[in-house]
Amino acid sequence: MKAAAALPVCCRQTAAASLLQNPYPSTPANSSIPASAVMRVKSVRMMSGQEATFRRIRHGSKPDSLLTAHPAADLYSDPCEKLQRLIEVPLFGIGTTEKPFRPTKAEMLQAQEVFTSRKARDIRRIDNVVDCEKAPLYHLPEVAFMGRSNVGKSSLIRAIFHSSPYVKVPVSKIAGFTKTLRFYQVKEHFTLVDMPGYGENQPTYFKECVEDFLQHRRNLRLVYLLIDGDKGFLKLDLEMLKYLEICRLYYCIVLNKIDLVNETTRLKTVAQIRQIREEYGSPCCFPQPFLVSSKTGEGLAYIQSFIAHITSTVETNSTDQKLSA
Ligand SMILES: Nc1nc2c(ncn2[C@@H]2O[C@H](COP(=O)(O)OP(=O)(O)OP(=O)(O)O)[C@@H](O)[C@H]2O)c(=O)[nH]1
Ligand SMILES: [Mg+2]
Repeated sequence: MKAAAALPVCCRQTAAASLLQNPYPSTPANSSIPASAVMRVKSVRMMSGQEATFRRIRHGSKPDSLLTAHPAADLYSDPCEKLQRLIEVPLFGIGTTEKPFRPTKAEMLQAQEVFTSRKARDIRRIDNVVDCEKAPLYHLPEVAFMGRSNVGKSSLIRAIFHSSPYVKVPVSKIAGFTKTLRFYQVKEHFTLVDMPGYGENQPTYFKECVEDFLQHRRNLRLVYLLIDGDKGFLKLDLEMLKYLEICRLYYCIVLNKIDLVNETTRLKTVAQIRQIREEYGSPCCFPQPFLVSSKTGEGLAYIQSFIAHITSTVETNSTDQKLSA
């Protein structure tokens, strides 16, 4: 099923400096989005007293208390759907067969339970490897987090486990911090894999390590491809997307760090994602992008819910989207 493929040339470079010298130009935003719609986003945002309240709480919040940082109603709403209300052009759901993932609040709470544990051994890091052959051989389904260095992969995993105090996920503001494949087992349900980032300070063995993992990991159910909300979809992200397509792996695009950008920027990047998906995507790419902030918890319940759904841990009836490996 999975074709042999080689990682994009830029990911094979061992000198991080050469990557740093090449600022990747963003793909132009979707020109089909009318300017008037963007203005509407701005005005809604400015008129919204609720948005202003979130901002104040956000600045004073600590990462570990993230789920109390937002009013409950906002934690269980989809940040992407909020954008859709402001624009007539569909941001996803191109064609009649594409149905969005819309878990109910009860289903989201059920999914949150899966990631919650007060016991040290329920959810734990089980391994830490460079060589995929030494990775734990598990029958459990796996979900991997991939993206540029510093995009926030480890922070997102840490946020996903925020209700499990024994799980320690190291993060750093220094790009290229995660150097190995780190496996976290969630009860007897599935495994999450934190991957080394590509781009700045990527490890010299990145190509072998990641290629091996993506091509040979039989229980890999889904890859979350993280995009920096602050920077948008860059050339190297596009190369990785094409690589996932060649490998015929199922993947979802996640726009992270949305707390750093306003709704206009979010909308532009989501439109850019839509355009890229139309151009390069196949049924391997889940049509709906996920918007999330590991700092505020916005969109987190959706990510947790989708993992629980895709690994068949929690049945989510309110969607017709099924991906199966
Ligand atoms: N404002 C904001 N900052 C974030 C968010 N997620 C991560 N960060 C910050 O981004 C920096 C990098 O986070 P990491 O989670 O270590 O990034 P990574 O993708 O694992 O990076 P590598 O391990 O180098 O590949 C840290 O300083 C985080 O605090 C977010 O949602 N919002
Ligand atoms: Mg990391």
